[in-house]
Amino acid sequence: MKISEIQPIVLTSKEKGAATWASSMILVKLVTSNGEIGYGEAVPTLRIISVYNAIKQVSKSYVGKEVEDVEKNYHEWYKQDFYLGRSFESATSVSAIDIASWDILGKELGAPIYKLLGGKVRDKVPVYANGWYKDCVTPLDFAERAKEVMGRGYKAVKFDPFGEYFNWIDEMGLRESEERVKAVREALGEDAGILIEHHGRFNSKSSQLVAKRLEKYNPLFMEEPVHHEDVEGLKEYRERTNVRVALGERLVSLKEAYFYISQGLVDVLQPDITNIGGVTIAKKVVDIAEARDLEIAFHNAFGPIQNAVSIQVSATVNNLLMLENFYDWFPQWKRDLIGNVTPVEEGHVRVLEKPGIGVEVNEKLVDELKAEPEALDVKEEPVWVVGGTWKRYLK
Ligand SMILES: O=C(O)[C@H](O)[C@@H](O)[C@H](O)[C@H](O)CO
Ligand SMILES: [Mg+2]
Repeated sequence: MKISEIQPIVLTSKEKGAATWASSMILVKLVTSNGEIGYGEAVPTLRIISVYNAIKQVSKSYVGKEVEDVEKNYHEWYKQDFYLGRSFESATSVSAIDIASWDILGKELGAPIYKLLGGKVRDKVPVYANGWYKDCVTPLDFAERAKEVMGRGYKAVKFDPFGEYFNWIDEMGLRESEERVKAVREALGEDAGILIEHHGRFNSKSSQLVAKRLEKYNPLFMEEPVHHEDVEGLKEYRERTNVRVALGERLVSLKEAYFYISQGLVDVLQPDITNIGGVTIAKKVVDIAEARDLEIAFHNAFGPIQNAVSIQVSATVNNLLMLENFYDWFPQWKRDLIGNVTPVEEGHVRVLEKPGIGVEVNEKLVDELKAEPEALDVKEEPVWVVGGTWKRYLK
């Protein structure tokens, strides 16, 4: 069936999420000539306006094409764009449209996406919690909140314990982050998964110091320990530390992912289906990672459509570690948007059996929350941290 229309829709509400970037969402609605509707989602962060506009541009390549030709359509845009491998905006646009295309493909065939990808290897996808530590500053704040999270049945938590340190870290910063991690480990016990998020904020020397201080708390992995583009720094980090490295949320193509996999720069790969190239490219990345015995933990930090498609794909991934999950810390409207059909139960999410990505979008709510794309304010606390954590507690 031919694609007749692609619409980017910005949703926002006064109710904020655990982080500024989580307070808006970019939905992509795809309509075919027989009136079938599919949904995708693109990455918001500080680029709402540019992503919104990029979707309009990428749509010019997709409208009029057969929606089922996901492979061909992706590669047509790859050929046309020239900058796709270097443009996050282009990558997230083509990814969102690809997800919406798979949603329609599933609906046409009456099958959830997992069935079109080789079937599921699990009925419930294990998830870890992120977004749970809003306003946590002291070690006690983190420990108490982490205990509440585990009380809900989660088996693993991710958090960024580095407060306002950026690029480099001094003794006080090392002590602060160590105390926070130590408090969480002591509160949760030895079996809990502790995932340390660095948000790519450090130079290599500083993140090596961090690794030496934190490895005794047995983190499951260290995420983005160095600045994203600092490949040399990452190599040095790999040579000089013994911790497991996770990364992948900023990868925008198959070949970029292949580089990190083939160079042995990562242990746990975190592709994001909303910017790696949709379902079409995510599946290839996962297969290459499996060949190198890497584990997969899809990055999943934005909205309920990303979450729904990530659950579908995760169901099929043999080498899955866990799926990231913000669901319990979404603003309520994000859960309402899909009728709250993907709750987390005992640290798992059930794989949905409905066709496509498995969820129905509440169109009435979409109309209510629809907004013009607007530039976000830039404040002292960067948008990529969980709100209220860009602080020190030692003076
Ligand atoms: O691993 C993660 O979930 C991410 O690093 C988030 O914490 C980011 O802040 C967000 O994706 C901003 O783009
Ligand atoms: Mg991250």
